[in-house]
Order: sequence, then structure tokens, then C-alpha cells
Amino acid sequence: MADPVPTSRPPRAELHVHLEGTLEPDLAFGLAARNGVTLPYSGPERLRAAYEFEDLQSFLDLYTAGMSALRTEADFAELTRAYLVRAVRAGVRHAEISFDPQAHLARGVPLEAVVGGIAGVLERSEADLGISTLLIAAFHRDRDSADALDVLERLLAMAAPIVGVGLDNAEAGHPPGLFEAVYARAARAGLRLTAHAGEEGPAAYVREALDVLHAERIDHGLSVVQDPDLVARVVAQQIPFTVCPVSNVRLRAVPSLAEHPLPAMMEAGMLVSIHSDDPPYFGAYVDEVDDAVTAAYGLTRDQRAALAAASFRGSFLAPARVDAYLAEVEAWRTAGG
Ligand SMILES: Nc1ncnc2[nH]cnc12
Ligand SMILES: [Zn+2]
Repeated sequence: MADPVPTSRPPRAELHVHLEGTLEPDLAFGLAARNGVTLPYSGPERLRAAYEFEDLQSFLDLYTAGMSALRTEADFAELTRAYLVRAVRAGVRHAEISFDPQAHLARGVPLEAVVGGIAGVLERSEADLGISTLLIAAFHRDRDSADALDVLERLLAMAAPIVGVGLDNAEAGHPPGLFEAVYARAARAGLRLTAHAGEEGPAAYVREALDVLHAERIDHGLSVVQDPDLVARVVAQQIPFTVCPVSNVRLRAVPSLAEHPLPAMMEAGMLVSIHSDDPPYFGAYVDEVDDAVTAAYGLTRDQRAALAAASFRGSFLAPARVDAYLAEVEAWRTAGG
């Protein structure tokens, strides 16, 4: 018999989600109308119908176009709140949300509006919605690293409430090592370090993110499986990998879930967890990602609980909070009988 709705999926942490990638077409058109912005589609359904991607770049083009609707502090607050409400329904107990400051600065939107809108909602998320949250500033790897350093200094100067930094956007030809100084500065400021690596790039990019950036966590990291020595190392060190299987299929990093390395990563003993990346663009929030991988690989309740536990272990939360959330996962696992 199917479980009742509240316990059908494990409690989990969402560690890999781009705030701008949570923009639903209806909200995009609502904000665009409010701001006098014209989106290059006749309406939300036409926009959603355009969510067919050949690769990462074809997605990034649409993702960047969608962002043009976001202009004011209130827009960022509304976007953040809408994501959190949906995440709570997905069983997300803790979310570490990335945002792309450079994308907004490039459009003339002040950093204060972006950070103020997001942070104002996040600081009340636990009281208002019962979900803990942390914020990550992600830098564009296909821009000059001096620009990333400048934006990082501005975030530090304004005491932006960020827990860490990330690295995203077009990967091919943009190795992590270019951002060594940015990550060193972030580390000196006490920030936590994560980086996209091995989504479209080679295993060498994953290695470089670990060795040069000293990344504590790897976003995607699919290509690690091409390097058995590196797999052995990340297993030994229990480096968290935030994998987004539905995103990887939709962006054609892999042909299908059946050919995705997630089962091999789990089998090898990696600390791997599953996430949504940019949910409306890929047609799946993290509960739907869980459903998809459970069906594709015939995961047991214990395996789903292990993925959920890894999401908390890989978080930037304090150990006591991780332990409290792990107890919730364990309660879910054992409730299944
Ligand atoms: N999957 C992804 N890879 C790199 N940058 C991104 N920004 C939003 N989604 C991304
Ligand atoms: Zn991502």
C-alpha cells in the first residue's frame, strides 16, 4: 500500500538549487508585466514549451532571458518565497540556495536589491515556513575572475548574509583553477566553498576544484567516475557530491537516467545526494527527482534514506543541526517497516 503523502518521501536538504532557476513561467510573466519588461514569448505556456535543451549553453540562454523579469527587491523576495513554499511541499527541511550576483549586476540591478530581497525572506524562513536556509553566492566561471573577486569584496563589505561561495555557468573551457584567488579570499573570510565541476567538464576539473580551490563540496561531478583513483579519494574523504540526475538528462550530459552514473556513485560509497538544480526548467522539483530516480533504479527505502541522510551530511549546517535532521531521516526510514 502506498504511504500517506506526508511520509511518502524522506525529509531532505536541498543543497543544489539556483534561485533564478526556480522562476516559474507564470511568475516570470507576472513580474515582467509589473516591471514593464517584455519577455521573448507570448505567454507562460509558450515559454514552458521552449524548455527543450540541447546542452548546458542552450539552457543558460533561456535561464538568462528569464531573469530579465527580476528587477526589484520585492521581485527577489517573491521568487524566494515561492521556491520555499514549493520546497516545503517537497519535504525539504533545509535549503542552501545559490544566486548569481553578476547576472543581476550586469543588468543594472543593485546588489542591495538582490541580497535584500532574498535575505529578508530567508531570515524568516524557519519561523514562517519551518524550513532552515542558507545562502550561497555563485560566480560565473565564464566571466573574468577579477570581476568575481570584485563582487565578492562588495558582498563582504555589505556584510551580505552568505554562508559560502559557488562557481557556475558555462563549464567547458573554464577550469576551476582560474578562480583560485576568489576561493582563497572567500576562505579567508570564513566562507564555505562549493563549486560546479564535472557537469560537462572532465574529471580533471573535479580534481582541480578540490586541489586548487579547496572546494569542500562538488556540484554535479558526474565525470568523477571516469577516474577511479579520484573516486577512491572522494570516497575516503567523504566529499559531498550534489547530483542532479533529471537536470543532467534534460541538458544531455547523459542520454538517460538508465545511463546516469548515480547508481555507480552510490555503489562506490561516495557521499552523494540528489537535487533539482533549476526545477521548472527541467520539470522536476526535488520530490519529483526522488520519484524519478526511485523508479529508474528501483531504489529501496533504505537507499532513499541514505541519499537523504547524505544531503544533510553534505550541508553547511552545524553538526548538532545535522544530527537532529539525521534523526528525522532515520524516523522516516524505520517508519516504512
Ligand atoms: N546546471 C547548471 N550548470 C551551471 N550553471 C548553472 N546555472 C544554473 N543552472 C546551472
Ligand atoms: Zn547547478
